[in-house]
Amino acid sequence: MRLFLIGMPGAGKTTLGRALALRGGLPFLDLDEEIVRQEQRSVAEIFSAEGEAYFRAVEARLVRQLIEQHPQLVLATGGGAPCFHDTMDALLASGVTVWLDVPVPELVARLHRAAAARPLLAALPDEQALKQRLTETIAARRGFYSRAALRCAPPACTPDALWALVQHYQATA
Ligand SMILES: Nc1ncnc2c1ncn2[C@@H]1O[C@H](COP(=O)(O)OP(=O)(O)OP(=O)(O)O)[C@@H](O)[C@H]1O
Ligand SMILES: O=C(O)C1=C[C@@H](O)[C@@H](O)[C@H](O)C1
Ligand SMILES: [Mg+2]
Repeated sequence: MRLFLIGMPGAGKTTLGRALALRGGLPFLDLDEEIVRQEQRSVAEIFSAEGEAYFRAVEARLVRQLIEQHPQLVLATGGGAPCFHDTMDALLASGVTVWLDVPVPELVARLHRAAAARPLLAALPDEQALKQRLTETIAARRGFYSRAALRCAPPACTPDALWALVQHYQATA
């Protein structure tokens, strides 16, 4: 089985993805980490040196490579990955997609300290600006994220609960 976690920065894709992979005995990969490994530089460095379009092209190519290479996989995607280059179609066609739908105030609380390392959230003056940026970004992405087969929102979205949801989905799909 391939399991794809999608959602906004701070939604918990990496954290929950690792826990789910352990729970299910599946390999875990993080798309951002794979990009960093391939490019030998951080996401922030790629954005500032090459621009977003370059990052999106690398991201779209790599996600398809990882799908081909791994029939068994939990993949934490990048926050924007499903929204460019028809990648949501590729994910839907090759595994179980889960949208971690975390409300903006919870995202703000989680990201407040970590925003500087995230290029699209860096350089925002205050919490209000972060909140506004996240609200606008979700509005632009909802049409992609909402195509996921499963949706999971806190506080119900624990590793055990999500694993049970995936098992049920597979048994009935
Ligand atoms: N269920 C949760 N409850 C509270 N905090 C959480 C939860 N899941 C993750 N976090 C915290 O929120 C922050 C973001 O989590 P994580 O890095 O897993 O998100 P992400 O979706 O992978 O983000 P990105 O798209 O930036 O990679 C981390 O500090 C993490 O510890
Ligand atoms: O939401 C986004 O567009 C991004 C999220 C991160 O996972 C990284 O992929 C990058 O910072 C872009
Ligand atoms: Mg992550």
